[in-house]
Amino acid sequence: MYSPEETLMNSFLYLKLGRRTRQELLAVQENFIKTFEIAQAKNLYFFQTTDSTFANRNTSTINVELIPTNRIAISDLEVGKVHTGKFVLCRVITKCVKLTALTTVIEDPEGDVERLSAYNYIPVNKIPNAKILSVDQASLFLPIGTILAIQNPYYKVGSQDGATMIRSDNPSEIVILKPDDKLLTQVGWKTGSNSFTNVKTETQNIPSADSFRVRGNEHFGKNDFTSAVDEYLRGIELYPQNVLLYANKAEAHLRLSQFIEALHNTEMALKLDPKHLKAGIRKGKALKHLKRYEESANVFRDLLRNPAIKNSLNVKLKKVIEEYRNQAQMLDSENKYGQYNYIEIIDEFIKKIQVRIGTKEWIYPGGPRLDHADYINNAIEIKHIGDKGRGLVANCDIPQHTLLIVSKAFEIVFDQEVPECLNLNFNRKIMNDAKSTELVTLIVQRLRAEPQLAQEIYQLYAGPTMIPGKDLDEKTLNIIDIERIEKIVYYHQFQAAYPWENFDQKRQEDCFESGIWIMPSYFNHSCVDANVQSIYLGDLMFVRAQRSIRKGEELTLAYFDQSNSYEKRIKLLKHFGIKCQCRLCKFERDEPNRVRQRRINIEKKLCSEIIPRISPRSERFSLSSSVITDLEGMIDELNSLGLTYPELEFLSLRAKDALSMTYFNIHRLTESMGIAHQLHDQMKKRNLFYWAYKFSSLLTLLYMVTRKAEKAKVYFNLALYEMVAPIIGDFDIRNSEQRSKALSIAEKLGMQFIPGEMLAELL
Ligand SMILES: C[S@@+](CC[C@H](N)C(=O)[O-])C[C@H]1O[C@@H](n2cnc3c(N)ncnc32)[C@H](O)[C@@H]1O
Repeated sequence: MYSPEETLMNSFLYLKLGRRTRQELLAVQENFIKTFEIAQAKNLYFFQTTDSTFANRNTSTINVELIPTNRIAISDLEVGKVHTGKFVLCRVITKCVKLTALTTVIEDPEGDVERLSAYNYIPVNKIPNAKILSVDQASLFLPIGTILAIQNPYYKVGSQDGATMIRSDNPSEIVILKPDDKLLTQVGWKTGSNSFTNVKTETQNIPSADSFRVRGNEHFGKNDFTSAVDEYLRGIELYPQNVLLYANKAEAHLRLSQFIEALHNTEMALKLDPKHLKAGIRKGKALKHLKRYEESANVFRDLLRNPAIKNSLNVKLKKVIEEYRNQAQMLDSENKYGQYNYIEIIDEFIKKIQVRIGTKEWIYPGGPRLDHADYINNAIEIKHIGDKGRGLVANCDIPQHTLLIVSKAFEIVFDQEVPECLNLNFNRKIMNDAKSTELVTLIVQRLRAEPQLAQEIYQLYAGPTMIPGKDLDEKTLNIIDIERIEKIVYYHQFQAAYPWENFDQKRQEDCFESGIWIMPSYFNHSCVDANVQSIYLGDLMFVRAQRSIRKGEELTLAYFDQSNSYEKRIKLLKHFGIKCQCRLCKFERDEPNRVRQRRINIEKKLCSEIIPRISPRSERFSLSSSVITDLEGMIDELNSLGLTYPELEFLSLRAKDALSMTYFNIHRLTESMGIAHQLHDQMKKRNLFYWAYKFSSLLTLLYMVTRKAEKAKVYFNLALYEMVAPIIGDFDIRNSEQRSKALSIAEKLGMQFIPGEMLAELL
């Protein structure tokens, strides 16, 4: 159904401008291409809007049989309608431009023309070094002359220019027809020739298998793995007995993280040549990524028995196989026991991210996607939890800091992988950032390549109106359901941030990585009563018990920073449709308006007036005693508001934190220390390790400055534990081996609060 605004806009704008003529449309597209190229040459980013996403469609995708009776001519399309069960037969007549959608102009057999906007057709981050595709790059996806059948076409008025267009959100509904398709013999074209000479047809002169391999390798060399796959596939269609084409295609799939396809292609290659070494290695790798660790280790073990390898004919291959065999075996045990080598993981992460810190560019084209196994502790299970739907529950007592889940992102978009732009979705009155749009596209493309994965992704919650994926039948699982995918991204998009000083992104720019992690998606939310916490390293999410958890207790995660004010939390909870039952939400819901308003005013004053005066980097920084008077007054007022939960809320904590820092800066160290102790105890009691670490590190510094070395050591050890335990789990700080491991991690991630010369004393 359409909103009244949509209906009005559709009819009004259509009446106003209507469908454009061929000449107008070609001129518009030419102009669009020119403007785009100029903007691109100047390195300008596009701020663009999309007026609605799939929310308009009330029919689910159906596969349309491509027979003449189901064809609809452009002139018969009705504005504002999804023509379910129909398809538009057409050919591409201009070059393409890729903004959010891939846009081009098409012509149907009657000679009518229309603009086509194909959404989710190209993921940005799978095309290396090309956040914005050039017109030529984009046009490779739908070259001029390509014949298309656009199934279930949605005809609409574009919100920006008020002219008509065909919009397709689902790439599997755009079918590319071969020139010899039977349908084309049944339909005559009024314009141009019927032979589609623009499309490369290689029927007269059939190329050799090797020419496909060479062309595929050329694409591969340019990191364009999608085109490489296409090329190898075309070769395989003609030469299904060619081992090399399968083996190379497998590697291209590995690079695209399409592991099911990779495995399938290695198996085809090995069927033709069971001793093919590279196919064997790729099979082991694919199995590893599919979390079939034991099988993967067996493949590598067998490879090492291969006489060619045994006799060290190929030293390099032998090394690779040994490396992977060790890794697969380690992964197998990691997966069983959740033992990870954190130093190795952090090193890999830093190696992949380091250039980013300086210049915001990756060293690795794949960003910091890490190569480690998933893990799910068998102490947790998915259960139904009343009106919350499903959730995770402890099936035995779980000690604090226990590793519960290590999950590799199903898909992730790193900050610099997309241009900085926003999509306005007027229908849902929300703003999609470019990352969520890109996430949808990545998931769509992944499911197109590996439809089997729909099983796990479609199981996720997709809002109150959608049937849970568990009950979906085979047929539904086999379609790309854009609406479901969009909703899954809406409800499950985690935003990763790194809290450590060396990676404090907020300090550099307000940016996060966005991703979908399957198993952690089953945690329900709690603000202050959450009992698990997550930490991100690259595309890996580690979830640990924040405190000890009893058998039968539900495990909950704070979906957002619990230090947000009530008003902000309410907004975020609304996004998820949650009425949170944590202690703080319950208190704050019952508070009189007068108290609430007073607190809003205090928060405003603290953020806009006080903090800038006490932040050394701020222009308004000044160490005057009036700040102290203001802060003390603020804290008194917060106390007098009669809050029954001072230990739970963060506003008085922030004010006290500011006061403690101010005392420190003006050398009233005893007072500073008094507050820091109070705050540290409070945060420790709440198991908020990151906050506790903040105060234990301040206390270390205070004791160092006041020359109380023994006390300083105690707090230094506490700070070290509070920073590192959430990453590696519980450890004994008195054990010298464990302590030096923790120190090494702290150093890598940025434990920079102690000046170098003081640090030597503490160690
Ligand atoms: C990421 S999913 C969590 C798993 C979900 N419960 C399921 O059945 O798959 C988020 C959705 O779970 C529900 N949910 C999460 N936390 C909740 C809470 N504290 N109270 C009620 N519903 C909650 C909401 O519907 C929310 O949009």
